[in-house]
This record gives sequence, structure tokens and C-alpha cells, in this order.
Amino acid sequence: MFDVDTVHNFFTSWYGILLAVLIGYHVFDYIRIQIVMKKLGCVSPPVELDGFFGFKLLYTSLKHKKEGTLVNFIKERFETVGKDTFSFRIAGTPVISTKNPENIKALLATQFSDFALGTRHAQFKPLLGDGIFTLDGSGWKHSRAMLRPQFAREQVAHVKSLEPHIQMLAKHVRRAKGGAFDVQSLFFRLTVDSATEFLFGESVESLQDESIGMAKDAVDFDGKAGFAEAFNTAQVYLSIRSLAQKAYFLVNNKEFRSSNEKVHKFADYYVQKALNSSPEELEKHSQDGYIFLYELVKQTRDPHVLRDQLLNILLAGRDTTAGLLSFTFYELARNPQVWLKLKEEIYEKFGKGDDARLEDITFESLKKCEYLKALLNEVLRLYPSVPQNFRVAQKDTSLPRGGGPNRDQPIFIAKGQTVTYTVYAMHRDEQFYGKDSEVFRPERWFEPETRKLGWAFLPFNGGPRICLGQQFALTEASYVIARLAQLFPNLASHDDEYPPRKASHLTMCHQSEVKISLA
Ligand code: HEM
Repeated sequence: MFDVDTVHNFFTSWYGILLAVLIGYHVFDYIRIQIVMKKLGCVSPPVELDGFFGFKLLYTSLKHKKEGTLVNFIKERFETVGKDTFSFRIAGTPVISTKNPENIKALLATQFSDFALGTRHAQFKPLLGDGIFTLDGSGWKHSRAMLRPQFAREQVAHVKSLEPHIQMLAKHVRRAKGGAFDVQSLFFRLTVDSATEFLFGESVESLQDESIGMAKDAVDFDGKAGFAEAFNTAQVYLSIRSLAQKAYFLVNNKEFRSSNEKVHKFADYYVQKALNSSPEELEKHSQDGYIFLYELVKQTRDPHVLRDQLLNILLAGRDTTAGLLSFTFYELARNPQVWLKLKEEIYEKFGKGDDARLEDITFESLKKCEYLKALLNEVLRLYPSVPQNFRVAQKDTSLPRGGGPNRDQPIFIAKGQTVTYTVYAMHRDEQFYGKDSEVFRPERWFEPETRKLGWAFLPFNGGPRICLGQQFALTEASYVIARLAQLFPNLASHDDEYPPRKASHLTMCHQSEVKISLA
């Protein structure tokens, strides 16, 4: 056995001291956590083990991501584990995962100040700088206060500006001559065209191309032509940086940097144009129609603030709306009875074909289309644009559900802990949506049960960081759906696969294409 000298020598050596400090730290931390847990009246969350430090889970998740089944896998894991809140490790990082509405409400609303966005700011900074979508604390508060008035009802009510983009989209549809085409890529082009017009005052007109006999304007300043593609590329990198968590800085290659540069060049061009405008010119812009940048310039003249906030909104608003429209037409094409009912409502309110009454389609009248509203709710339920999200604890705290034998006791959340919440899984939970929770059925939104959902339906987030563009998005999506129903009454699906494979980068869309025909 050890003699006294050996033990003494060990504990006076550098490694002995280091070991003692480490053990001391862990013992101290354990005692501290036990005291905090007692004070907060909570227990540890149930733990799931996924192989050595969760490396197997990382491998399986990446495989599912590649196959377009990651969100399905995450949802099924809740079922396999049999708990709606549990803790696990992925690649060594401890994560708490929840789909419990009470926990989500605490994370986003009732305990808002206990949680923050974590590494999002650092991950997204090269493209988005300091803006509403990336900032926490006072920077976020200031952004929100500045931008919120821009989303007032009058501003988002201008559906008329969408019509030229619809006409351009219709040209692509007609070009297919009733045959199959990918509607998702067209919706992505439509939303970047309309968003750039709304935000910067000029559309990038990505739908205008030679395939429909529309050569691009020869007069083009340096930056506009490549903007849409550069923005797409930069976004792919942001999603990889987000996946890499704390190792995000490793994802920073030349392509990423040059895409960011192109995007900034485009935005700066318009920011300078707005800053150079006289007060009379700004007023004229306001009277001609709403342009986000020109209104914001009345509040701040800092070119960086203007650029960053506009790009933040473009990121938050563009792919989400395109995804919503693509999933809507994917489901409509597979459900002829829903398409029929929808057309009945649209034709009754706004006419059809050559007799379409465009002047009747307004922010207010679209909001009164009950079946259209139920349709959008159902699509956002099954395909929430942000299927999974996360927050990081700012201090030792707790969440109200998941502990104890009945999983109804509060659980402990240590400072720095990442908590992911999966709206996708919550939206398909039988507890809230019944036995047919996986079935696409807009009619459920007319049933009394759905009125009691509360936080179990959460496509636009809740609490102080609730989506600012909710009304804008719903109005735009409603207008596009109504107009396509008026212009093309015949819709068919050319996709065999169900459920669809889904790409979940920053937001969710179809993994590849959405093949439909419209005539
Ligand atoms: C189908 C369409 C949309 C959906 C489902 C959606 C959903 C969401 C969700 C879930 C968040 C919370 C993200 C987080 O906190 O981590 C969010 C935030 C946000 N959204 Fe939307 N969004 C949509 C469209 C739009 C549009 C069109 C705009 C603007 C034109 C927009 C502007 C914003 C902004 C500025 C935020 C950040 C709010 C903040 O952090 O204070 N969104 N959105």
C-alpha cells in the first residue's frame, strides 16, 4: 500500500494539487446545485444516454439531416424516450430538450430574462451584424422599439405592391403549359423580390429571366445582380455555423466572406441612396407607398444600423414565407377537397378569372377568409417555419415541468445550459391535437378543442420576442394563395413522397422540390 511519504509527495506535486482543485470544484458545485435546487424547489431533469458522450447521436442526427428526416427523428425521439422534457449529450455538450408548452412559455415569456440567444450573435455577425434577430439585452430592446412601429397595420396592409410579382410568377406557371414544375423555387424568388422592394425600395426582380422572355435591365449597379444568390449562399453558411455551436468560427471560408461582401454592397448602395435623399424626397417616398428603409432613415442616420436591421428582417421574413407557401401548395395539391373549399371561399369574396375583383382583396378582407385562415394554421401546425429553436440560461434557474415520477415537477437549469424547444413535435402531439394529429385537416380549426390550445400552437413564437412580421407574412401568403386560385383553378400534385423530406437549416422547407401543375 501507499506510505505516508508517497501520499504527501503526490498532494504537494502540481498534478496532485490540480486533481485536488478539480475534485474540490466539483464537490463544491454539486453542493451549490443541491442548495439552489432546494431553494427553487426543483429536481434534476431525467437523463437519456446516447452512446459515448453523445457522439453516436451526433452521427445519427447528421445522417437524418442529410436524408431530410431530422425533424421527424427529433419528434420520434420524444416518443421513444417517453418524456416531453429530458436531458442528453450531443458531441459532449449537455442539452435539455422540451416540447412541453408550459416549459416553452416559461422560456419565452414568464421567465424571459432568465434566458438569452447564446451564441447566435457571434455565429450570424459576419452577415447580419447587430440587428433585432441577433441581439440580446438592451441592444435587442432598442432594436425592437425602433422597428416595431414599422410593422403597424397600415404599413403591412399594402397588398397591391404584390401584384406585379404575382404577374411575373404567373408567367413562369404558364410557361409550364399545365405540366409539372417546381413551385418552391418560384416562391423563394417571389419572396426575395417582394421583400427587397418592401425593405429597400427596389426589387431584385429575380423572377425576371430569359425563360419568360424578360431579359434583366441592362442598367444595373454593381451588386444587385448577384444579391439573391449571395444571400442564399451566406445563409447556408450561417446554418452550418449555427450547427457547429461553439466551434462556429471554424466555418469562415472565402465563399462565405465573399457572399457577405456582396450582400453588404447591395444593402449599402440603397442605404446611401436613402441617406442622400432630401426630406422632401423622403416625404414623397412615404406618399408613393411604404418603404421600410425610407421610414427608418427618419429615425436613425447610422448606415451600419440601417444595413444590419434591414438584413436581419430580410433573413427573418423571406424563407419563412416562401416555406409556408410551398408547404401550402404541396398539401393543397394532395387534398382536392380542401382546394375546392378554398376556391369556393375566394371566388365568393373576390371573384375569379377575368372577373377577379382585385380591389376587394385587402388586408382586412383577407383576414375575414375563415377557411383560408384555417388552411394557413394547419400548414403552420404541421410545418412550422422554425421547427426547433434554443435558448441559453443566463443564471441558475428552473423550468416548471419534467421532473419527478409524473414529470410534473420543476427541473433545474444551470447557468449556461442550452435548452432546445421543438415546436414541430409539440404541434403533432396527440395530447393536444388528438389521434389524427399527423393528418392534414384544416377543418380542425373550426372545432372547439383548438380554441383551448394556448401555447401548444406556436408558429410565430411568443412572449417579448414574438415574430414582428406575423401579420405581414400572413397577408402576403394569403394574397398569393388567393391570386393563384383565381388565376389557375386546376391544381395537381406530381410528388409521390409523403411525408415530405424536409430541409431544416435556419428555417424549414422541402428538401428538394415541390412538383405541382397549375392551369
Ligand atoms: C411564415 C412566416 C413567418 C414565421 C412562421 C415566422 C416565425 C418567427 C419565429 C418563430 C420567430 C422567433 C425566432 C426566435 O426568437 O428565435 C420570429 C422572429 C422574427 N420575425 Fe418572423 N416569421 C415569419 C415571417 C416574418 C416576416 C415576413 C417578417 C418581416 C417582414 C418577420 C420578422 C421577424 C423578426 C424581425 C423577428 C425577430 C423578433 C425579435 O427577436 O424580437 N417574420 N419569426
